[in-house]
Amino acid sequence: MARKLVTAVPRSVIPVKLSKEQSSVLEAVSKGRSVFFTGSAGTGKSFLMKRIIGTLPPQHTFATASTGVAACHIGGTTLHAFAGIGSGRGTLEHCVQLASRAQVAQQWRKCKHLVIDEISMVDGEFFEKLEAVARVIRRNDQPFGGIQLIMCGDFLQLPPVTKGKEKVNFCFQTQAWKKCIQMNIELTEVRRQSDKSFIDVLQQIRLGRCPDYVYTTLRATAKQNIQRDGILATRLCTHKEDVNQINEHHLQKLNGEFKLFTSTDSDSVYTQQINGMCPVPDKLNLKVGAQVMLTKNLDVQKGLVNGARGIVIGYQKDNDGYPIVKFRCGMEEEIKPIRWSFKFSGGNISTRKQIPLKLAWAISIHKSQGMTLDCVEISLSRVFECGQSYVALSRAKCLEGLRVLDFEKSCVKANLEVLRFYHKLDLHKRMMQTSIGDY
Ligand SMILES: Nc1ncnc2c1ncn2[C@@H]1O[C@H](COP(=O)(O)OP(=O)(O)OP(=O)(O)O)[C@@H](O)[C@H]1O
Repeated sequence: MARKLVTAVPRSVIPVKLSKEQSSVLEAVSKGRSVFFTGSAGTGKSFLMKRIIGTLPPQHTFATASTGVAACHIGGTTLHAFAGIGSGRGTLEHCVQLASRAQVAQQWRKCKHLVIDEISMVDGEFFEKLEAVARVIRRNDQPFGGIQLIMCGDFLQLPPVTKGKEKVNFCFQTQAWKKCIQMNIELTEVRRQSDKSFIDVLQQIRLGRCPDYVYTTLRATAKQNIQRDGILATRLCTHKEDVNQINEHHLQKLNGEFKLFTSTDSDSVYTQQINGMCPVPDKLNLKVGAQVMLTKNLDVQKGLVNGARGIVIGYQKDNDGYPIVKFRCGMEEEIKPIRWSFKFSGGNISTRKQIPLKLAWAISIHKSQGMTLDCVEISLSRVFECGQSYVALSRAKCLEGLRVLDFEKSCVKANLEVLRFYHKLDLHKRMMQTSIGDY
């Protein structure tokens, strides 16, 4: 049978129109307001953020995110790398000292627009330090030293990482937040899923609720057979140690030769750091039959998007023997290396060229934040974080692509302080009788 084989290279994508509510955020940003926009999973926050970044002057705009993966998604750097104050756990004097290093201070002074994606995972104390450091280094007494803040995230998803039994400290609880944020906007149209009843189930979980119909709906998915054409469901794991173990185990079990694809990193000094940010490892070991996931949008129209699931069916005979992958959407593609760029502390730029694939028998829920996934299997029995179940479940595009194992009502947890914060936002919006159209 003739193969539908085309070479996957990123093609120019027809720009997708922003929704009315997304456009209002863009407008507020263009007026120079410091904004926080939020919304459920899949309401297009990161999508909008990328658009916003494209409209801001590149020399004065710093795109950051709380995690390496999220930063990579918007073509930016981690907030920690930008700030240059280490973990931020030292005294304010120490943080100022660190930020006074020539290269770091230069960035702080150049910055007029600071973008922060996945703000829910930024620690409140760290945020307060940044606000003070910005004023001191920029010698400007305005909030955040006069920098316009453009932040987004959903506090009902993953919280900041804490050590042991430390209390979670959210950004919205800080004085710095109250001082800096001029506008809170909530996106309400879910874009990832289209099935209204599934969206409703997810909304209940997001708010920490699990009425009987939600319980029954999710329990029923356990029996679903969601594999198709040899492409299995990806297991979302609560603990990252399980991820490598599962992927390694399944790869070993496959018959056939290993084929190693090693990345070309522009500066090997950064290889370890890049591993923490880049969705693909420096060493990618594959076999025919390996379950893989695309980590970059190659062709949105054809469904070759970040998170698309497939299976390695062979290697190209000529050239460098790049892998050929059969995707769930039916396409068979030769996957060629692609380049990622990373900015490090002090503005150093490093690149990685690698095949945009990763093993996909399993991924961690933390790494899945921000992704849209084709077919997922989730075991929630070891959930340890508020919002963790919601993040996992909301990665699925539809109920038919989801299998939830050992689901219990106790897996559903939302943080009370966060619920109060969202309640207040909602109340404020109603009291002011504003709608998104008024912004
Ligand atoms: N205006 C739009 N038109 C068409 N598709 C859109 C639009 N906005 C967002 N999307 C699509 O909706 C999906 C979800 O968007 P995105 O990942 O940005 O949501 P998110 O709010 O950041 O989700 P999460 O909170 O889970 O990270 C993506 O596939 C994105 O391309």
